[in-house]
Amino acid sequence: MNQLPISVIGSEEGAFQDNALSTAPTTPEGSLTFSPVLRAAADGPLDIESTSLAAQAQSSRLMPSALFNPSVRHVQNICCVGAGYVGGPTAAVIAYQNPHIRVTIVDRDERRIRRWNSKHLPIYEPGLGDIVRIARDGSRECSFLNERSSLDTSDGLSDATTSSSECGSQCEGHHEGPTIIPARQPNLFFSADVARCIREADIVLVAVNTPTKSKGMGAGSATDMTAFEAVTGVVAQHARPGAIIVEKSTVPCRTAQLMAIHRPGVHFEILSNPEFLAAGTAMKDLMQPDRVLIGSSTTPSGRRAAEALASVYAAWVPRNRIITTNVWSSELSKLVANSMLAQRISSINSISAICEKTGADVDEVAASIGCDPRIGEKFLKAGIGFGGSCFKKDILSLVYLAESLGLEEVGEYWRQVVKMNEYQRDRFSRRVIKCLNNTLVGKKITLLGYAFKANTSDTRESPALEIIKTLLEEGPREIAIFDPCCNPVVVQDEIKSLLKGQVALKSDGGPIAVYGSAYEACASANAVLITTEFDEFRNTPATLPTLSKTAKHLDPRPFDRLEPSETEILSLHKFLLRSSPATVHAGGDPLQRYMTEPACAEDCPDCGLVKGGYSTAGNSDDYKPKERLDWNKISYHLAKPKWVFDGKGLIDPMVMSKLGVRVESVGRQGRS
Ligand SMILES: NC(=O)C1=CN([C@@H]2O[C@H](COP(=O)(O)OP(=O)(O)OC[C@H]3O[C@@H](n4cnc5c(N)ncnc54)[C@H](O)[C@@H]3O)[C@@H](O)[C@H]2O)C=CC1
Ligand SMILES: O=C(O)[C@H]1O[C@H](OP(=O)(O)OP(=O)(O)OC[C@H]2O[C@@H](n3ccc(=O)[nH]c3=O)[C@H](O)[C@@H]2O)[C@H](O)[C@@H](O)[C@@H]1O
Repeated sequence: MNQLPISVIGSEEGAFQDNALSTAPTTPEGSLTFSPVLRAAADGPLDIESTSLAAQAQSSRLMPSALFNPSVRHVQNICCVGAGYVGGPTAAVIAYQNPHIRVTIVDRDERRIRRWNSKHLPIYEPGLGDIVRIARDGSRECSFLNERSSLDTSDGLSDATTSSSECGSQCEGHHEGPTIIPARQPNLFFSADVARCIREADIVLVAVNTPTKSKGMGAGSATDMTAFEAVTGVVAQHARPGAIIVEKSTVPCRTAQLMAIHRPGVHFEILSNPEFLAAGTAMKDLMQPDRVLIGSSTTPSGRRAAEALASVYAAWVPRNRIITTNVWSSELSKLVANSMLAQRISSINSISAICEKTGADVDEVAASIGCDPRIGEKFLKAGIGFGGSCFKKDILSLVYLAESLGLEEVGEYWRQVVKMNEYQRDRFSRRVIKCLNNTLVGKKITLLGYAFKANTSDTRESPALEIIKTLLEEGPREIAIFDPCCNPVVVQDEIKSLLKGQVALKSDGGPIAVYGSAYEACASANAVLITTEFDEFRNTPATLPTLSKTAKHLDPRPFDRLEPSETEILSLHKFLLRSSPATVHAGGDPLQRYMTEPACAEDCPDCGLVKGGYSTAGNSDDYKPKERLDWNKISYHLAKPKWVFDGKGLIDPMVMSKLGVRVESVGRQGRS
């Protein structure tokens, strides 16, 4: 493997220092920069690196476009510290799209690493398993006909056989006949040996948790930088001179400056590269990001570091979506993005309270205002308030920043977004209790949904848990929980640790029971609460897959190139999965590309769970959206009077009233 050019130790110009010209542009050609300083620099001469890139690229399967750009700096080894919801998927996609780069994800949590190295990935994200299998395990050589499948011309949904194409003018110039995808070597690794992997890396991504401080100065709003600082300590000790350090974690503005990595005589460039993925859509967000934001210092060395990181993303992200700014703008942009999104939710939730008192319908209001392109339709769904590990903590971090800058009014303005969120959630719990005659004693309450949002098993800061705490105080006979995506065993363990000190679980003599079936959870309930927006919980029929040929359903073939990109291969993989009966492609491998997954040890605890009938989050065989609930069946078995409290706007109350069920919905007038 080629070695990186050796940096000049002790120089202020450490990052990827070699024969680089000091005027190298930060901003990759064609990308956006919002920094006047960087914009001015973008006109400077290019920085040419003479490495055996071409030879290396020849031996790898893909030749990312970035490799053809002689100005791009050469990255061979990336280490991502933190194998969580951000570090795992992000680094996996980087590895998938850059087969010539060795990517190692490290974590101090050995259990997490064991699961990443197994078929039981530690987190559930739709599509993550497909990416990990190729990058971590390597792939076999396979081939396909570079022609559109015959039935794609009818509905694109029922068969994947190929025939002479009818692609007509669209396909002019494409390569016909079989396309061979060569075998691929593994380039994604997981390890608990943090120091060693940092030592080997050209780029170190830091993606550790940055929660809110729970004690000491700034408790309740400032960011707890303990984990981040611990990693910077290891980096200072072990990283090779010239390595680029990247803040992937969400951190307070000016962290890069305050956390400057100290090793006497050695300079490390620190970049900010915040992540904007959302749980449940992480793979799509990573594969087709709206933007990749890179903040760097405005020194020549800072700009070269930004260029090196941009070259990694440029393997699959169009250059005009890679945005460069100064470090502080980048750090602050992440906090502001989350705060503004959360602010929209709090705004519409505040309006939902008015709707409940007036007879206006919040969904109608949201749809009406959302038609105005200046407002837009997204993030206007009223509910029980936002959850998740980041919105609250990032707003509070912004509040702390404002307050510590003496901007009390600014801090108070943003704090109100969090207050409104809590008000909304508590209002919902109070409404339930009030409708049930102000007492839950002897009653069974069922919660449908425990994750903080749909299509994820992530339960951090889930509004459901706070609602459970409030309900518990009313002494109910039972609080039943069902979530289609969360493992019941994991939920029970989590509740036990979150409610420590209380006798909470049924198994310990408490009222909380976690079910693997919605019907069992709802049987004889006095009220059903919908607390996560899973489509399964809707009481209207699922819309049939559209037969119109949206781009999503079209066969992506024929490809223009002899060697299609990984993104193109993935789109073909998905098309074949969608269009073929499951039996034909057992194992979810229509291209027959996968290697056998790593075998588990005899005593693998996750295999034990699977044998016990529970899914372990992670691979593509796990959670799949299930059929809609049969509300006829549920309502039949509810205790009278039959109540449903819709915290997520999923239920049509008219349909329910025919079943004799009273519905109270957020943002609609009810009986309370
Ligand atoms: N979860 C999400 O959807 C998003 C999170 N973020 C940000 O990304 C960062 C990471 O978030 P998550 O991935 O959700 O956190 P996480 O808690 O899932 O993962 C963090 C990982 O870092 C590891 N870690 C902590 N200290 C370590 C150390 N000293 N050495 C090695 N490993 C260490 C932990 O064991 C854990 O596995 C946070 O700053 C968060 O605000 C940003 C965008 C989206
Ligand atoms: O920094 C982060 O962690 C991430 O936070 C959010 O992503 P996430 O929290 O995973 O999910 P969202 O889709 O934003 O939903 C957050 C919460 O808001 C709620 N929500 C969302 C949208 C809406 O209209 N109404 C509403 O109540 C959801 O139910 C959920 O509880 C942002 O959307 C991401 O861009 C960001 O990277």
